[in-house]
Amino acid sequence: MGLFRRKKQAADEAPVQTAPERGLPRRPEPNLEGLRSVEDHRDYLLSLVQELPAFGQTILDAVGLSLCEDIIADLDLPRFDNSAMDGYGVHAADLEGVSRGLPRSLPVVRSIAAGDPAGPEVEEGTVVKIMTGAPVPPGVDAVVPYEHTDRGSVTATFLHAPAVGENIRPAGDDIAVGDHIASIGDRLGPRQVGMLAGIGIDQVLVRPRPRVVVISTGSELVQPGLELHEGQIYDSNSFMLAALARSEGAQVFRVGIVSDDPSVVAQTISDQLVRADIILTTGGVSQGDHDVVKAVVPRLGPTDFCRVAMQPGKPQGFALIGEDRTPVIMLPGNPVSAFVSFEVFVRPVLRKLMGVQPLVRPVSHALTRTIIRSPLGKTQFQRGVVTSTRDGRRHVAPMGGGGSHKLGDLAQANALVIIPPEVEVIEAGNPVEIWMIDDE
Ligand SMILES: Nc1nc2c(c(=O)[nH]1)N[C@H]1C(S)=C(S)[C@@H](COP(=O)(O)OP(=O)(O)OC[C@H]3O[C@@H](n4cnc5c(N)ncnc54)[C@H](O)[C@@H]3O)O[C@H]1N2
Ligand code: MOO
Repeated sequence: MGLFRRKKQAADEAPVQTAPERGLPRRPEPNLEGLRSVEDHRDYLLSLVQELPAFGQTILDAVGLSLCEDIIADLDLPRFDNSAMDGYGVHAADLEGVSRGLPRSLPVVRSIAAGDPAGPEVEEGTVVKIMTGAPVPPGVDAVVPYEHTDRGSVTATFLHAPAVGENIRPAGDDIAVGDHIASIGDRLGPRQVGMLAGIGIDQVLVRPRPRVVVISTGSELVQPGLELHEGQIYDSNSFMLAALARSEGAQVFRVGIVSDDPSVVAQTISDQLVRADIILTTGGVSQGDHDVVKAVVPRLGPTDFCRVAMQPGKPQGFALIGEDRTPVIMLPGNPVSAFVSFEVFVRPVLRKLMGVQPLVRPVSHALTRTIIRSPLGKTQFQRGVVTSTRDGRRHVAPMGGGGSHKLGDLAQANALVIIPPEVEVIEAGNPVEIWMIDDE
């Protein structure tokens, strides 16, 4: 069904949005086996997408987004000298030598609550009641908490001699006017949002959440919750990819399942252009008789299908379609292949759109518990479970073998073990490169 009620078109008609004239830039050279390296393919995709234009956003909606402006404080925090305790504002000199054994009483001239103005100077030999957060009036140079007094209202008896400055939070002590408090490229989190609100900033310039459309192709697929018939399976990819994109900060539109009918695939993809900064598809990119994505997308715009020297995730596709040259990343249908492809290619692309660094997950290390064998000439991304021992060393137990259909294993793994293309065997106990993947 056409999402925006556009007329349906037959497979052999021109698509709704026709392919623009411009093609794709020169593709990276494959190796002798016809495979493109992981790095070449990732760099190529990254070169074909641009950061989304910055826009003003309220601070709460900017959580997870990347700042496009430097923020210089134009307000002190604390804004004024204020009390850190509920108690009495005093002249420290008036209480010199005071202790529990040598108390002293002083007249209380007024009370200042948080939100009150500080009021006139407090004369020597007198005190004010003052609450936490209330402004410290002129003359007061220390605050004695109630616990060290008799809590009197007309006169108060003091059992403690404060030092000058005790329990006073000075203006600008935390953030001072002119301080550079956030920088272009910073990803805002709850703490930064709290700080911005604290100095009165309600809107910031950020890169928006990319609008990510997720489509699963395959006539065998059924929406979870519905009845399965013979030969059918549930669509897991669109849910997993939607969840992954959302966890990276994207605004996700999960279209779900599209059958292997070329006209429906073409129509659905075209219909989604109106709300997509990027489209993700899974399935239909290998050699099958019904690999519809491979057949249809080149009609919508310049397309690059290639085989990447990796396992899983070998067949990959990319296109720029429609008037806006919207990027389409076409991932293989096997669920683990789709997951690994997201981590290797899609996450960095989303981070580029969002202006977030680093584009690629940082690599860390763990000692493999078992021997690892890997096909020469391909980067292998193997699922693994990482655990830490008491001495702080991390160990990884590889799992799942080569099965790129094994969703159960994938769900249990908390890491991907990365085995470079030139490595065939890693003996147990040796360090391996890993990506921790349990931070989604
Ligand atoms: N003759 C060859 N066959 C295959 C090759 C090859 O080089 N030559 N490559 C294999 C590799 S590697 C992969 S990966 C897959 C990729 O195939 P497609 O991208 O065309 O995906 P499909 O054929 O549509 O599906 C593959 C597999 O995944 C299941 N699937 C698909 N979509 C979903 C979904 N949304 N949720 C859950 N499972 C899904 C589908 O039923 C198939 O079992 O091709 C190999 N074949
Ligand atoms: O590349 Mo496929 O992704 O190996 O299963």
